[in-house]
Amino acid sequence: MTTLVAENIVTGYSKQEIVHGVSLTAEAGKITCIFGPNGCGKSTLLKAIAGALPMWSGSASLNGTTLSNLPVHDVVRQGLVLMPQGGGVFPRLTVMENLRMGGYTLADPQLVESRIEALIDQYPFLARRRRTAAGSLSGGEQAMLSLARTLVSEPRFVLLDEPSAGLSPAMVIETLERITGLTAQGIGILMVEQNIREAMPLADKLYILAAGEKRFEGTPSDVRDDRQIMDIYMGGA
Ligand SMILES: Nc1ncnc2c1ncn2[C@@H]1O[C@H](COP(=O)(O)OP(=O)(O)OP(=O)(O)O)[C@@H](O)[C@H]1O
Repeated sequence: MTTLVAENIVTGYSKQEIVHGVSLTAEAGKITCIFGPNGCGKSTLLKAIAGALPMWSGSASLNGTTLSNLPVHDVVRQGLVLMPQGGGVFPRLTVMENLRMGGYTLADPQLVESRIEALIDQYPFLARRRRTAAGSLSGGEQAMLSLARTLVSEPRFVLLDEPSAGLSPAMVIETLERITGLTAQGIGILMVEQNIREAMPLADKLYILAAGEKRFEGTPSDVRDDRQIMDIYMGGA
């Protein structure tokens, strides 16, 4: 079973330390959520694990293989992909061009095309929009495009940074259902979410971060049993 392990991660920007030694474990086929107040370092932690930001100290590994300070493309080759906040679609590129970007670590262009076609079968609206500029898709469609693009490299683990942010209530539900569907394929999900009410019921395990430190680790029922944590961090969800 694929396990993502992060140990004592310290990182930040310039000389400003933001994440002060956070450890976590996430399993394949499960949803692990990170909650916490705005600006507490959730995105920064995901970026360090995914290789998008240097780790100052600490380590991350996937199934025992180190990811620490590998460049992003090597982390992707190891099977871990980050979907950044806002999805990170390239608005001037077409839907197909965006999807091909998801296969940039693969040497075989035909393999990329066949994987994209398989994904388009699962996200049928993309078939009608192949040559549409991604920037002209609706917010919900862009979210689906980002998710599909994330899957082109067939990751074993996906890091999602607020995948439901800015979406309509119906799209929040569809996005979270799709994410749950990925776990049925054995993909591990590590997800930062502000939408606690919708995300908590899906989580197998959750972490609460505050001011760059881990404040809580447990199952959703553990957190519901902790009145103090519920009141301070969960908005009574
Ligand atoms: N590129 C950057 N350069 C400098 N500081 C940054 C940068 N990105 C984020 N920060 C700062 O790091 C801190 C943590 O930001 P981060 O985005 O990790 O928080 P977050 O918990 O994900 O917040 P939110 O829930 O609002 O997205 C904030 O004070 C933020 O201003």
